[in-house]
Amino acid sequence: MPMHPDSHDLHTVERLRQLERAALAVPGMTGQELMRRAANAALNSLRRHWPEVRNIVIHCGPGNNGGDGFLLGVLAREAGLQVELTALTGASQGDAAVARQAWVAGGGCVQVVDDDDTLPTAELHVDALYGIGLHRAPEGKAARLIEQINGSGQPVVALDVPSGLDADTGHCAGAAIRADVTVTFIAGKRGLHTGRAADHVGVLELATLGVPDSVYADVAPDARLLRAEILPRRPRYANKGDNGHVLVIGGEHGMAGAARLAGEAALRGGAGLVSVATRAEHVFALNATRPELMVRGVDGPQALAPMLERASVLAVGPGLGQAEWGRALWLAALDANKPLVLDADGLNLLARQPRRFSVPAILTPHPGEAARLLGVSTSEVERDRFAAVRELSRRFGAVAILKGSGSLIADPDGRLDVCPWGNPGMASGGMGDLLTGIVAALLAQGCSAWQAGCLGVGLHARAGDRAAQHGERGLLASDLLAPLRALGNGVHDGERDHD
Ligand SMILES: NC(=O)C1=CN([C@@H]2O[C@H](COP(=O)(O)OP(=O)(O)OC[C@H]3O[C@@H](n4cnc5c(N)ncnc54)[C@H](O)[C@@H]3O)[C@@H](O)[C@H]2O)[C@@H](O)CC1
Ligand SMILES: [K+]
Repeated sequence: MPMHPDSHDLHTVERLRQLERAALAVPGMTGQELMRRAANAALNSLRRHWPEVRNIVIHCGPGNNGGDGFLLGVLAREAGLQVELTALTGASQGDAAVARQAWVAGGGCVQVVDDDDTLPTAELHVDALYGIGLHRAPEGKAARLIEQINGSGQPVVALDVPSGLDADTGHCAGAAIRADVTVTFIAGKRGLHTGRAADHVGVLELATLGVPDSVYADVAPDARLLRAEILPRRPRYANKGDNGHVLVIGGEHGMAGAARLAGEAALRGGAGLVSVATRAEHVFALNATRPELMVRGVDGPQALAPMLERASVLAVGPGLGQAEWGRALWLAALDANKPLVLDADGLNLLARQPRRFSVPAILTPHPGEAARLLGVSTSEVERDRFAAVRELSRRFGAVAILKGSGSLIADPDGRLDVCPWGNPGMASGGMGDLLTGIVAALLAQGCSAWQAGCLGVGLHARAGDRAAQHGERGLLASDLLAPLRALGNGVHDGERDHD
């Protein structure tokens, strides 16, 4: 059955090339025709976003992305705009050369960029420097031009990909365009949705260029964007025993807050019962401030054993520490062979004592923890977040959630989802503890590890966005608890969440 081009489908560059080849095999479809349609889509977007703009500068690179730029020049001039055009090279090849010729034949000038050029002035810049063919950091005059465009203070429209951003990974090895709008062609690219992408892409629009559905049928996407979902409905006759019992293990001396937040998030995520095993000194405070939590002081594995027995899902790591107390509880928890979520020091201990899980398990590292688990540097993780999260999942036999802008969720079968929500206000203490609690609650309510990971990440990020409507700076993890409950139940408070 033909697969429809779905804006939630995300492809690698390799698969985009396959799609391009298949599109070019469609009768009547040529490289020039696709390029013309790409230019037309970009012009429509530009005029929709900036109807007042009268003069633009288009910056063209050496490949077909530059070709899109030349044809945009032709169409924009026909539409009555004043167009200046710069090119990184004195000549172009293939389809781009034909497009360049069309621009010149219509009387257009090409200003070949020189080392000491100043940026032409315009109301808007179009970035047609590099698309999916970028294979290293822009250098020399290309890097300088990118910095000049970014520094111009004028709006920027990127064609296909903001130049300098790796369409495969979302990594920037050097200078990269910060676009206001990116019009991407044919299909979604996974690198536009994670890592550094959020600071470069701006508003993202997909133009499929009239490529027929049949072309998409043979090329499976590599990843998918999460969709907004609510929690599974529960029967009216449910009792608390039906909704699972989460045990949070954490809260070393001075770290009660982490265990409390994870526990509270598990309650708000719908777990039937939530226990907390922590240091004895925290028991009174936690019981007094959140009486729904069943808090016990444990001094070691023996005291933990009956709690492990009663729990259906374990959330191991919030504020746990890596000293003898934490390590002994961690070991006892893993040996209990119950479905579990590992976070924070639960992951750091796993890095020191790796094992593969035979129970449903979810790991929720940030890039630093992921690096420790994989034995690489944090920058290596960030260079290819997709590869890192897949390797974590494969190596540990668990669903892995790689946190950060555009969180990724992977399972050992190779499935990979990308979270389109969240904001920098969520880069603050306690946010990870919340995610741990939510995901544990979903596991406890009968979700598979994969479902719990995807649903939990989505709810957490959307709750963060809703809470940030009052400002990103100063956002507290506990601000997310009320929106989390509302979103999980499909309750809207008058605002629409983007899907
Ligand atoms: N082929 C097709 O079917 C279509 C292609 N389209 C456009 O074509 C683009 C892909 O074109 P290309 O494959 O030509 O690739 P690009 O135009 O993205 O860039 C490739 C060119 O840049 C050079 N290059 C890459 N990184 C560099 C660096 N860091 N420093 C200096 N030079 C560097 C390469 O050697 C090559 O000459 C897409 O992103 C899209 O914009 C669109 O026209 C739609 C249809
Ligand atoms: K570009």
